Parts: sequence; C-alpha cells; structure tokens
Amino acid sequence: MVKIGVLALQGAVREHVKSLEAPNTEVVIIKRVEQLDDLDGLVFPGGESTTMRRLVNKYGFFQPLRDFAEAGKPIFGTCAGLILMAEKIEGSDEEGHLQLMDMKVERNAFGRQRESFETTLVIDQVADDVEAVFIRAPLISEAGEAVDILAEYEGEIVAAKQNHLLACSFHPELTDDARLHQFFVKMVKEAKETRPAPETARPV
Ligand SMILES: NC(=O)CC[C@H](N)C(=O)O
Repeated sequence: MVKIGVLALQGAVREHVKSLEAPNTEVVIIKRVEQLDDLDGLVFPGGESTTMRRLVNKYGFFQPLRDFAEAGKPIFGTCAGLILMAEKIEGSDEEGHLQLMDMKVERNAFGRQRESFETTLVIDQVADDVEAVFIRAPLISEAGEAVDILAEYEGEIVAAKQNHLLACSFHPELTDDARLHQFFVKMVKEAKETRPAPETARPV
C-alpha cells in the first residue's frame, strides 16, 4: 500500500486524485504540513507558480517539501508545479523556488496566440501517443546531466525525470489518459520498496 498526496494550495486537485487511482494506492488531498509525514509520494498541480510559492511560504511548506524530496520520496510537478521544482527560472534573477531538479525553465513559453492547445506526445518509458493539454505552459530550456528528457514538443523539452522527481509542462490530469500518472504511481511504489525504513524507536 502506498499513500500519495496532491498538494492543494492552489490549482486543479480533484482531477489529479482521479488520475492517481490505482490498486493498493490511497490518494489524499494535502493542505497542512503535518499531512506530509506518512506520504510516499506527492503531486504539485498546475496553477500560477508565483501564487503557489507565496502559499508555500505562508503555510510553512518550503523546508518540509525540500526535506520530502531529500528523503527520496517521489514528487510529480505539472505545469506550474514543474516551475516550482526547477533550479532556475529564465528571467530577471533566475532564482528557482524549491530548486529540486537540475533544470532551467521558461514560463509561458509557447506564445500568446497558442496559450492553450492539445497535442499527442511521445513520452519515453510511458507511451508514444499520450494526450497532453498545454495551458500557458512552461518549457525546460536547460537540463543537467542527471535529468532524463522524457518528451519534447516541437524541439522543446516538455517532460523530464531526475531520479525520483518527475515533471511535465502540460496538464495530464485534464484528459482521460492517466498513463503518466500511473507511471508516477509505479515510481512511488518502487521508491517505497527500496527506501531504507525510517529510524523508529526499536524495542529494547
Ligand atoms: N497552467 C499552468 O500551471 C500555468 C503556469 C503559469 N503560467 C505559471 O507561470 O506559473
């Protein structure tokens, strides 16, 4: 049994919960830091990254989320969630938010007239016909060596994985195609199996 949370500070949450449904998987909505304790994996939904960052700070999530990733627990960031995970953001000061993945992102990168669109993507390790909805989407403009590029759209990186961290530019929860979420569920199950058990007080 694994327990996966969807961070519910802002953005579409219910659709993620539905896409994560799987055997031996409990999915919960996360609003308080204490709820992170017994989670095995976490999804950062889309929304507005600057607003999300403000709420992350306001509700004390900043360090706990970094610790969660540090503990080897998988995180899946979609759209604004991907922006939260990046080391750097193109623009004035380039400073990323949680700085979990060795990549640089460019916000709202697909141009005004194409603010939102749907397409079919080849996603490495997942499938070659995954439906994807892009809404004011970011792209990954640089990826470090540790980052596996999983998908590109018109030559731009739109999905990537760095060990236990997964991120995509689009909204996989807005289609009936749950294969990317299910790939993440598998990552969570595998990570749980290989993670050393937490140090709990042992009976003497
Ligand atoms: N759909 C989304 O999550 C959009 C992301 C948003 N444009 C941002 O920069 O944060």
